[in-house]
Amino acid sequence: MNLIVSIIGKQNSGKSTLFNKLTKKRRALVSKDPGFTSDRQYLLRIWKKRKFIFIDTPSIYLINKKSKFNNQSIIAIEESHVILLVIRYESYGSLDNHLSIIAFLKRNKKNFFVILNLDDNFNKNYNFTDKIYFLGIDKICYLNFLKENNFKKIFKNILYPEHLSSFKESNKNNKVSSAIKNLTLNKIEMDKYPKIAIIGRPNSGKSTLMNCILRQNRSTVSNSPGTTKDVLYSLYSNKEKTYLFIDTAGLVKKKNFVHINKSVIKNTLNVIKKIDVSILVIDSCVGITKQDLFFLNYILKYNKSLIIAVNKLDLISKKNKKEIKEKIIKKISFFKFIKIHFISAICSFGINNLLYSIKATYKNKLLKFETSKLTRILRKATFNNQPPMLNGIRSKLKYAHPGGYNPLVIVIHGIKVISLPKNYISYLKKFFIKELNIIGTSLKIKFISSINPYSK
Ligand SMILES: Nc1nc2c(ncn2[C@@H]2O[C@H](COP(=O)(O)OP(=O)(O)OP(=O)(O)O)[C@@H](O)[C@H]2O)c(=O)[nH]1
Repeated sequence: MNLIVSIIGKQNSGKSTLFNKLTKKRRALVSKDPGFTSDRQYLLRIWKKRKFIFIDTPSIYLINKKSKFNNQSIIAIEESHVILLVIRYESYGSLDNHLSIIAFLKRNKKNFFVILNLDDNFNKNYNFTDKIYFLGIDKICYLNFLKENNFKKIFKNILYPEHLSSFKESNKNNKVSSAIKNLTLNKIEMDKYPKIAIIGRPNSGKSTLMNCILRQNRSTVSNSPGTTKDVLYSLYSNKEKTYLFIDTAGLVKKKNFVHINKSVIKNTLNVIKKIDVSILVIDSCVGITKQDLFFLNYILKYNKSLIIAVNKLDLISKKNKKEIKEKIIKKISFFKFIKIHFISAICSFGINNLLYSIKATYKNKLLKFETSKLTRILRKATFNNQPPMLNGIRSKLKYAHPGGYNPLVIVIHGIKVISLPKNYISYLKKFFIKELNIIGTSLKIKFISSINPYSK
C-alpha cells in the first residue's frame, strides 16, 4: 500500500524544502518569493521498502475562499492518508494564524502532524509549546529546515509503519487523483507512451488546454501569467491509444524572478528534448511573439514534431483571425510542414481536430521508408532542380537511404556532396518533406561522398 502524504502550509513556510528533503529530489522549485508553488507536485519515495507518495501543495488560505490555490490544497488533503502541516516559527502568534486550518483538519478527521520549521531564536521552554498542547496538537516535530539534515526522523517518528494500518482504515473512501495513478507508473512504464508537451508563453492557455483535453481540473488555471511553475504529467487515453501529456511552465521574463526562471526554463527546455510531439500554444489576442519563435526554433533544432494551436479564438473576430493566420504563416513560411489549429480551450472548440493532428503527427514519426522510394524522390528533386556547380564540377547525388528514425535521417550518397550549399540542402529537405507527406516534423540529411572518378 502506498502511503499518501500531503505537505500543506502557509506561504513560504518551507513546504517545498520539506518535500525535496523527503523525496530526496530537487523536484519542487524552492524560492524565497511567497506563494511560489502553484500546482500540486507528486513524487514517490521508497523508504525501507515502503512506498510513500508525497504531495507538495500551494499555500493554503481557508479564510479567503476565493483564492485559486485553495482548491489545489484541498484536493491534496482529500486524497491523503497523512497531512504534514508546516508552520514556520517566526513569532509567538504564528500558531494563531493556523487555527482555521487545524480546525478544518480536525473537523475532517484527518491524520495530521505539525512540522515546526524553527529558526535559531526558538526556545523550547518558551510557553509556545504549552500552546501547542492546549490546541490539542500532540503530534509535533521540531526541525530547523536550514540547519538540520536529519529529516529521516519524520519517517521514523511520524510515518512509521505501525501507523499504516490505521491510516488504511481512515482513508478507505478517499478519492485518488490520476496524478497518483500516474505516479505509481514507473519511469520505464511512462516511457512506453508517446509524450506530448504543451508549450508556450505564460497565460497563453496551456493549462486550460491540458484540462480541456483531460476533462478535469488537474492543472492550476489562473489569469496571472506564470501560474504553472513546473512540469505536470498526466496520462490521457482514448479508444485507440494512451498518451503522456506534459504541461510545461511558460517562460516569464521578470527581473525579480531571474533565479526562478533559470530552473523553470531548464525544466521546460529539458522536456522538449525528450518529447515526441509538441503543441505550441499561441495566444490569439497577442499574436506570434519572439518567445513563441524561440520555442519554435528550439523544438525544430531538436527535430521534434510541432503543431501550433492558436488559442482564445472566442476572443477574436473573424477578421482578426484571418490577419493573425496570415502573420503566423508569414513568420513560419520556412516550415510549411507545421499544422496550425485555431482553438478555444475554454469553449472546447477545435480540440478534436487538434487531437486528430497529434495522432497523425505521432503516427507519421513511426513511418518507415525504403531505399528505392527515397532514391526515386532524390532523382525527381535533382531532375527538377540540378545541384549547383562547385569549382567547375557539378555535385552528383546518386542514391538515398534511411539513416535513422525519430528524427528521420536521410543519407544521400554522391560525388562532391559534402560542400553542397545550404540553400540546396534546404531545397532537398523541403522536397522530401513534401513528397513523403511528412507532417509536423523536419528531417535531417546526411551526405556521404563517394570517390570522384574525375578527381585525379
Ligand atoms: N477566453 C478565453 N480564455 C482562455 C482560453 N484559454 C485560457 N484562457 C484564460 O487565460 C488565462 C490563462 O490560462 P492558463 O491556462 O492558466 O495559461 P497558462 O499558459 O497555463 O499560464 P502559465 O501557467 O502562466 O504558463 C486564464 O484566465 C484562462 O481562463 C480560451 O480559449 N478563451
